[in-house]
Amino acid sequence: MAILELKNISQEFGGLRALDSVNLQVQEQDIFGIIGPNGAGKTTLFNIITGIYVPTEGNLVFKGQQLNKLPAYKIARLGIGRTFQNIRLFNKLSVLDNVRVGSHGVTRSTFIEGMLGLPATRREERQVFADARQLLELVGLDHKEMEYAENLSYGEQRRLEIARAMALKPALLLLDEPAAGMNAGEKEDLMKLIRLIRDENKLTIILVEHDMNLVMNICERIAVFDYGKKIAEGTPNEIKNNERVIESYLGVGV
Ligand SMILES: Nc1ncnc2c1ncn2[C@@H]1O[C@H](COP(=O)(O)OP(=O)(O)OP(=O)(O)O)[C@@H](O)[C@H]1O
Repeated sequence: MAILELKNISQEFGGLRALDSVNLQVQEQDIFGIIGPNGAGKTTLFNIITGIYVPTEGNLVFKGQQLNKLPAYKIARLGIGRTFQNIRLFNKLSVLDNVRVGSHGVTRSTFIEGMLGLPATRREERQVFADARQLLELVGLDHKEMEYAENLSYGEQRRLEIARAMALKPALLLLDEPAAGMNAGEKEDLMKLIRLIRDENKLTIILVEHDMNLVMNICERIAVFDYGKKIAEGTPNEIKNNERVIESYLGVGV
């Protein structure tokens, strides 16, 4: 079943058509890759899915519900989490607190209830700590929970961003260039982590990535964008052998 459907989505910035009549269906529990040259519209697509932009045209359906015009925080609460191309952590907060902050879209207690220390609120807080620690274990950062985020290596910061996005308990997780700046070893670990997250949490992952080895290895399906248009979609093998994709993006010898 499709968890996410984009129907004829277009996005214009002034005279520039950053996305042009895009149709896309992402099936539940797939790892779905989005690739294409710089400026193809990949991040714009993520910004539309997460409600940062309202598309100029078209409809967006998540789990059967139309998302258009919902503000970003409501879309997040419906179960769409994301990481960003440029890491956006709270540098002066601990690793653990960065994840706890991420869960605040799904907790029920208000600030005042928190101040009063009501039993239900204390129970919820304990749960938030336990969940955050579990996520840190999942991404292999449990031994660093009291470190400042700024003291982590680049690869660790990227993994912390994933843990924070997971704190919202998303059904759909969007990863914007998760391997950017990572060395070969870190990329190997990341591939394992992405598969593990999908398998353990039964969620759907869409990732934008320039690293073709990673994309071809972990994605079940891939869509290719160029100048705002989806120019191809298929399995990694179909994409590797697609003439148009080779010509406009992959080049020879992939
Ligand atoms: N807020 C904006 N205002 C004006 N133009 C924008 C805006 N956001 C994106 N664009 C333009 O839309 C086009 C698509 O940009 P986008 O960032 O989505 O590409 P991308 O495929 O993610 O590229 P990259 O791989 O470099 O991250 C580009 O020409 C970009 O300059």
